[in-house]
Amino acid sequence: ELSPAVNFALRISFYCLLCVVSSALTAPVCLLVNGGRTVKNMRIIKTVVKTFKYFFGLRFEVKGLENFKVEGPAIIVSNHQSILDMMGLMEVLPDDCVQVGKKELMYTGSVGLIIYLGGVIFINRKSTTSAKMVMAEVAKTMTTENVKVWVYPEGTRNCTGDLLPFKKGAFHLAVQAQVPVIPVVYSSFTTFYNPKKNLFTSGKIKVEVLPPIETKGLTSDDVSDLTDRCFRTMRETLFRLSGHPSEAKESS
Ligand SMILES: CCCCCCCC/C=C\CCCCCCCC(=O)SCCNC(=O)CCNC(=O)[C@H](O)C(C)(C)COP(=O)(O)OP(=O)(O)OC[C@H]1O[C@@H](n2cnc3c(N)ncnc32)[C@H](O)[C@@H]1OP(=O)(O)O
Ligand SMILES: CCCCCCCC/C=C\CCCCCCCC(=O)OC[C@@H](O)COP(=O)(O)O
Repeated sequence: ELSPAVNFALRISFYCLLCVVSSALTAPVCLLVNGGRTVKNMRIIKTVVKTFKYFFGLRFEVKGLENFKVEGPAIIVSNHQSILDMMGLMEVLPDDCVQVGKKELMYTGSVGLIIYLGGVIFINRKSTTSAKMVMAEVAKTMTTENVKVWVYPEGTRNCTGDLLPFKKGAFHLAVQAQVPVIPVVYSSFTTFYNPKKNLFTSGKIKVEVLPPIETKGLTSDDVSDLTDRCFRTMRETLFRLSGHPSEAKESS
């Protein structure tokens, strides 16, 4: 019998190795098929990543995929619990959708390369001014290039079973581009994944794509309200999907 700590470390190491090796093998395919950095590579990356769940005994139960079928661009916002989220992301990712990621991800070797090739938009979280500039540029290009943008509005991983307060960048982006916000909620991983307790077993993840929230006619004055509304809807959904009262819910 391996100790829980060793078992956990092995499983996480295996996940990272899988990512590194698959990226190294997939990057040349992306280059050969699509020639360089483009959102079209996401289809290839998605196909590869969707096989990962079988190695870890993870199952996804997805509802509401029809809510992605809006005409034209949209901002997709979802909760962010762990590095394992890449599996859940690829499970539902619609075509022509890029993600916003921290620029540090560029320096993860082959994983950084595959993320770059997939068209991920890199922001410097330590500089609000430069992050805002990058996102304003994205607001312009998403309409001309007809792409959706996936943002984790918590801005960092959070595996507590609750949501962190939302950053406003995603909602400014939606209002600037006058495109709908589509919330996606993943049930809490806490029953099968908890790094603090060295827990990483098989498990089921419920995913719900919620109806789009329109932003037509909203201005920058409405961004705070839009953010709050989205936060409340997603938090309710998170608790409903996770099927157990979170600590934060009990204490508030
Ligand atoms: C083949 C095998 C492959 C295997 C390997 C797998 C490969 C998979 C491939 C591909 C998947 C790739 C997956 C990538 C995943 C990456 C995940 C991450 O990295 S998550 C971290 C980074 N993401 C974010 O942080 C976004 C969310 N953040 C924001 O949007 C923030 O708002 C940000 C950075 C823009 C600013 O953050 P602030 O910390 O300064 O906080 P604030 O409160 O939001 O803003 C400060 C003030 O600025 C205003 N503001 C913000 N944005 C604005 C804007 N655009 N225009 C005007 N004002 C704005 C706000 O209203 C606020 O002002 P007032 O408090 O309201 O007065
Ligand atoms: C040759 C160089 C070798 C470098 C080795 C790097 C190994 C990296 C291996 C696997 C990483 C797989 C996960 C892929 C994507 C993870 C995206 C992610 O979840 O990033 C975290 C970020 O959202 C939030 O950051 P923080 O919670 O603020 O921190």
